[in-house]
Amino acid sequence: MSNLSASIDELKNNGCQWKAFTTEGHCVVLAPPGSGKTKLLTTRMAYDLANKINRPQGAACITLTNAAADQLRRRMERLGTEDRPNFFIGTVHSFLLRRVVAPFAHAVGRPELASITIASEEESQKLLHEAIYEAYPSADTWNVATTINFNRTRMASAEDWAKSGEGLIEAARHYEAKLEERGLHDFSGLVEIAVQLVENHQIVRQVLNAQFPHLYVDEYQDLSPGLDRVVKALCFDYLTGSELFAVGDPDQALFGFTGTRPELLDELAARTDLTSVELTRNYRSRDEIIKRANMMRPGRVPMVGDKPGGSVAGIYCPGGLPDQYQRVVDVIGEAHSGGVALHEIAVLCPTRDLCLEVTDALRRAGIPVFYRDVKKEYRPNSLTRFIESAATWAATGRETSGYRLGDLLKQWRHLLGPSRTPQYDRKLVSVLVEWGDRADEAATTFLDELRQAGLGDVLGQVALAADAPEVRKMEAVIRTWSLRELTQRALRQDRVEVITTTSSKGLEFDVVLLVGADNGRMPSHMSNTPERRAEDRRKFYVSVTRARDDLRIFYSGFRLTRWRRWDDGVSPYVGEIELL
Ligand SMILES: Nc1ncnc2c1ncn2[C@@H]1O[C@H](COP(=O)(O)OP(=O)(O)OP(=O)(O)O)[C@@H](O)[C@H]1O
Repeated sequence: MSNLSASIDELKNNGCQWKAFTTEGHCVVLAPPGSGKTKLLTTRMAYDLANKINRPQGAACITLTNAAADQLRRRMERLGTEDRPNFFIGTVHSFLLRRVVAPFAHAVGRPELASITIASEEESQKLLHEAIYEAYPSADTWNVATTINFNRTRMASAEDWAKSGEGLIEAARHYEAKLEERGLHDFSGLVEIAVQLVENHQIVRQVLNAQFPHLYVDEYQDLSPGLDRVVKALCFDYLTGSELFAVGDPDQALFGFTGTRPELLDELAARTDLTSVELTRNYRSRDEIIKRANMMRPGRVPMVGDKPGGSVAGIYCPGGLPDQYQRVVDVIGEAHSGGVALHEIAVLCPTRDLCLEVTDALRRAGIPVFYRDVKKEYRPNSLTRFIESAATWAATGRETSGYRLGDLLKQWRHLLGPSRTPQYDRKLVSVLVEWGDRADEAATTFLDELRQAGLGDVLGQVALAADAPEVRKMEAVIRTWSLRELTQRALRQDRVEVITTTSSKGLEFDVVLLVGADNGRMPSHMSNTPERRAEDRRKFYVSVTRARDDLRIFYSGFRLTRWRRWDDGVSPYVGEIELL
């Protein structure tokens, strides 16, 4: 039996999943953690591509982060989906750049958009802070920058901007002028252009509908209002209209503070021209964990589990954070000697600072640990992940790496886009095979050889303009590493993972240790609006639902800052799940 048939059979055993799988027309699935929304989305897409969508037509599947896109791609590969020119899986921003803005620039009389350059995050933040300083020298730049970013992501109306004050509007104008002077756009600017193109030009919608008669959207709750408008323009045009299959969970929305509107998903589900399905079975966690998670979802249909047992405990650490870290070390030791693999244990922290501290404490205790500090390191994206996967395959081969050569070649062709030829495949394979005996040589030499094999052409593509700067960062980070070291980092085997609560979304581990569950950290003392506190509460909920078997929550009831001790008690969410 093929993987696709086996996956379809599993969906048949779950009435709600089956309803969503067999729905004709638009469908939106509200799905709590671990309820199989990714499985449903990928199985449905693989089935549609194999049975309903005839070439040259295809499908587009969009999600928010590179990590999620990567996971979707891998799952599609496992389901045996063949690549085809009109089949897109990737982030929303890359979809807009590669499939909406660049190809239609000439057709809509805006040739300057054919090769737009996206500013790196560092570059756009630097320009924004300069603009604020020029327009608003006495302001608290952090708050002003946050508000400008928020308004731009939200595509705020003139009245909303007016509420923020003249100085802030001036700073935003300066910022946009700076981008323009340098021929750059940021992501909000890209979304705004895409909204104009799809809303104002029927030809754009018609061509996109012809190429992608089916649109699959993952993590709908985190779409910004502009992205929501793009999706609606493509799917709910009465003349054309791609069929929408969207999944998401309003309770896992974590980016409202950036200007997204989690309620857009509930609004979408309430439309009468689509079928809305709510999933309730959680396949990930044991019953005890599901019971606690349900306590944070009043008013929703409770999740039900299919695995008894599990354990949830609050651990009081009167000595503050150092005490919490020590207890974390002890618990990891117990779990590991009880048979849990280190990479099945995760330590979740509310901030980067706590991640750094706990990483340090674990290292001092001799526990192998993986923490990706995105401030100092490169970010995972389609290019850096491909390089890591290629390095891993080359150095360790199929068995250990977990990658198949065929999957790497698919990723390679996807990156090369229209310029792919069999010659590029041959060059990649020869680099990979040759490096089987060179794992102790410099990782940067491997990267150079990949460049010569075709990666250089990939990096020059407009469509990957936003991802390419991370490769330069990667090169700087791995300068002193051997290929083997890069591989060990990419494999993450036999290491405890330390991760922020925000980045833990979409991941799952046997044992989850949540540190810093103190008031002022969860919610953060910086969260000064009800919306921000609601978001912090959702981060706690997301963290709880990452655990399969065992969840431990560490708290002290106070916080120490450089200046004083804050006796603000334990996080209210610990009480909400009845651990206090
Ligand atoms: N009908 C089913 N039968 C058996 N296993 C299933 C079924 N549906 C989902 N699963 C399994 O449940 C686990 C969670 O599924 P999946 O990753 O798709 O959940 P999710 O809803 O995307 O989770 P999250 O939102 O927390 O990331 C996976 O191991 C998946 O294979």
